[in-house]
Amino acid sequence: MTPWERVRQRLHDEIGEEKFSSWFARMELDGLSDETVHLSVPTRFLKSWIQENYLPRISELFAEESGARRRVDVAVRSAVARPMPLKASGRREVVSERSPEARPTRTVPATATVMPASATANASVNSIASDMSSGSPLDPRLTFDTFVVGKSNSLAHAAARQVAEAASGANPVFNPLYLHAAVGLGKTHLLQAVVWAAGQKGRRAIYLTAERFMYGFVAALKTHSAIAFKDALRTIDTLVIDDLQFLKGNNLQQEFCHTLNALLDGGRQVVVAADCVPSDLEHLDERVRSRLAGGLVVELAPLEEDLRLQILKTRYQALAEQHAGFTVPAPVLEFLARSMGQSGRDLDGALNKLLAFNQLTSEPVTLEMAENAIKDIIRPCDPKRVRVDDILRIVAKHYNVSRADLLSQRRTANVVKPRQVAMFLAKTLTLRSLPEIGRRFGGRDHTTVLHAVRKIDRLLGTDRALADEIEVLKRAIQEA
Ligand SMILES: Nc1ncnc2c1ncn2[C@@H]1O[C@H](COP(=O)(O)OP(=O)(O)OP(=O)(O)O)[C@@H](O)[C@H]1O
Repeated sequence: MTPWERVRQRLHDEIGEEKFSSWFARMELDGLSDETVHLSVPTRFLKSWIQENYLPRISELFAEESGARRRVDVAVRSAVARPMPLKASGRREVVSERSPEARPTRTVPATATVMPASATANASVNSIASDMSSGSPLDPRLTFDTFVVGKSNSLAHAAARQVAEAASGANPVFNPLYLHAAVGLGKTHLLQAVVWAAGQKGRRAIYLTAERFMYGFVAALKTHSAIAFKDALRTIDTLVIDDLQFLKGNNLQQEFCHTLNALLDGGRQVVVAADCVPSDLEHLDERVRSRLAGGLVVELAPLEEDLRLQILKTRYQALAEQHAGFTVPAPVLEFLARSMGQSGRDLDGALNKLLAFNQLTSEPVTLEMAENAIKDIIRPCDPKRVRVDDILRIVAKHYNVSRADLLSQRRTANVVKPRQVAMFLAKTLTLRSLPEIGRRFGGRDHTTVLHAVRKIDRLLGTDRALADEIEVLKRAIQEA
């Protein structure tokens, strides 16, 4: 394990899985110098939360694991400059949030709200919207033009395009449009593309991360402008919400529910992205989940090798335009497409590494150099995201019981064993916590899940037949 992996592991052990997966699962190590550890997270909200609550601890853990004390710098990934063509209009000069030495000046839109000229006169919407949007900047590079389409994302892309290109005032066809995928597969890219394109069609579109929605609402409550806030949200044409899995808290949930209902009932377009299907958003009210599931739900699957290669080629072209002399031969791009994980972020990381090596050492990019440069970031393909629903379905079928049996309170042996096996698989194949699994298994207590997991774990050591059964089930679930 690298020092970074050990730091993550220790953090995980200290704060538990639920907190870790909410706050740290998407924190990445971007670089390490003698003085500084550069970390990045996808949103400002995560950044400020981690800075306020965990910076000293992360720094301590790093010192213990690497033997050297360093400053910890947390950056927001969406603000990281990447080599993509700038297409959008209405920009102003700003600076990315990276450390000063790495700060390229670039152009991004002033706010996350894209509005037609006529709408900019609407002062109340504007002020609330600019308040709201200050935490969710749009990246001008995330447009349909820069989104590469392949097998794994063609349906999501087509649906997003159709939604974005509908004429102002037209009745939405897919409403809400709900996109879900594991990390780095292009959800944010598609959502922001929708906002850009909808704005170009003359629609008032706003992009908010769930955290920004929560922050905006809490801030509005504090300044007694909650009604204006709600009104402003409800007067937009297209509401785009990213990372819905982070929406937590009863009041906020209710507010989101009202906003969603008001927009959908008013024929406004809503587009949402999350890391799971609506039914897995367990902290959300059942009515919200069913409303979200009632439009079009589309998954973005892991990027296939061909698609990875196409993305690498586009990224490389843009990099080569900015850095004269940076040449990556085709076999190296093919090697990267084969060896990197299935997320778009890994591809960016690999090319940036080649560029850094090339610029710092003047060594030309060859296969050998590339192998050496990216050896620490090569990962076997990201494990497939497993769903509790698939586990229930496959285990029930295997043991010839019904899904309802597994969720029921029945205690007959022919149901207890499959239920315990299913709980064990849910714990070992997903990132769900014990209480979450308990809720998915008919509202059971987490201690019941723990008992089942321990029992099956113990039996695996002695019961060969059970071990084989579990292997077969695991394979079937992974392939589901
Ligand atoms: N099909 C694609 N074409 C071009 N770039 C892509 C594509 N898919 C992903 N990417 C790039 O990969 C990176 C990660 O994508 P994005 O941020 O949209 O992922 P995400 O699904 O929102 O992940 P997360 O859940 O972590 O927020 C971005 O730089 C994005 O531009």
